[in-house]
Amino acid sequence: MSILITNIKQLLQVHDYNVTILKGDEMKTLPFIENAYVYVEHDTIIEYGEMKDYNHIDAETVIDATGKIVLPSWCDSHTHIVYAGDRTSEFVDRINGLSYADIANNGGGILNSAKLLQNTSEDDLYNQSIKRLNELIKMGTGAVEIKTGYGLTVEAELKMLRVIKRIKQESLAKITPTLLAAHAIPENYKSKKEDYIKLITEELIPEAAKLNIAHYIDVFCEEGYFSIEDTEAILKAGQQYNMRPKIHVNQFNILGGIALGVKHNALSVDHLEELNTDDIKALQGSDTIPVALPGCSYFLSIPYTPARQLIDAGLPLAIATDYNPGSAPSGNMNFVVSAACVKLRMTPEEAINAATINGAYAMGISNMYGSITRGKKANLIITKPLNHYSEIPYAFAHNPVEQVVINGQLL
Ligand SMILES: N=CN[C@@H](CCC(=O)O)C(=O)O
Ligand SMILES: [Zn+2]
Repeated sequence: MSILITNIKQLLQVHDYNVTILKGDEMKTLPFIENAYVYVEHDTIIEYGEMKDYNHIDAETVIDATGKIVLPSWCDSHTHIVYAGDRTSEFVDRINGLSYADIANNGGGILNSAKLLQNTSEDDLYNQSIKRLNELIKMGTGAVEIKTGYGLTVEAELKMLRVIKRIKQESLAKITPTLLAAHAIPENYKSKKEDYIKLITEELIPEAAKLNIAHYIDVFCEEGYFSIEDTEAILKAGQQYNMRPKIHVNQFNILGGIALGVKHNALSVDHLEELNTDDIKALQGSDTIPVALPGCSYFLSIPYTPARQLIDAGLPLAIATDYNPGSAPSGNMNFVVSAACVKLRMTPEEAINAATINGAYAMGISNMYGSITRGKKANLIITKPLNHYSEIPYAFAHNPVEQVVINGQLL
């Protein structure tokens, strides 16, 4: 299987030497080649360059990309796409005046999704989830992190992990699984949270480790959910089984979760709609990448992550969809890239960097994904005819994607 794409108007995110992360001012540059070609064999990027230097290559499939842009597929580093049903009724409740917190306090929210998932068969859950993933692939996403967290019992969390494993085996997309058993406190543990934390640390994490699927451990560190102390206990338990932290922090309140994440060498700290200078200091000099989720801010009408403060402090930033039924029921990375420009005041270069190479870093896969580099995996977006890559975020809510190459296959 080989694919040659010729006459590309702009081939984006080209790095001759492998990059794995872009920080601060580095994010301002998006290297690209005008009038370019790229050649893929099996699942690997083999060659690329300017058309003027192109020497005939005998490829099985040749695509003339005149007027079109080619870039690495989106790397969506934060999703909850394995869920059952939907929460449209809560959406209407919020329009009518209830807050996300009011709904959660009334037993809705995450607990609502957990009830639905517990009563859904493994096959049904797989079918609902793979359908979502296939839609994302068509919209240009080639690598996706998927969290558990709608099981909230040992049995249902393991069911989620098995569904994620099946998706990972059967999809062409690169899947990064994360264990998020500490997503909410189940109804029957409301007055004995310590027991649920024990269940996670002493039963669930060891059982999950046996399945050898999740290499990341997540906690919703937030008022009304898991405190700093709870979070630390769960992260430590995960680390004993080689699960690296990747955590939900600072969505509604600043509890000190960012510094805690850095202390435990978290791969990423996600949300950060609330942020203070101590948080920024904690991130400086660390290997932990902050991840902004503008779709969640949009849908819940909460503040947007102060991306400028983070990038201007020399930090890296990734952007992701947070696709889930409660706070962000959309997995469209094209929208996220646009919202990053419009609402987070990121330039198109910064937003595309945040959604490709830095998104890959936030999943621990940027050595193989996220840029056009010889030897990296062939996950590519071929756009519709566009004048410039800035049109991707500019024409918000349009679909810029015409075709995708995923794991070396043209869809
Ligand atoms: N904040 C925690 N978890 C999800 C929302 C989960 C839900 O409402 O179902 C998030 O990242 O936004
Ligand atoms: Zn989330």
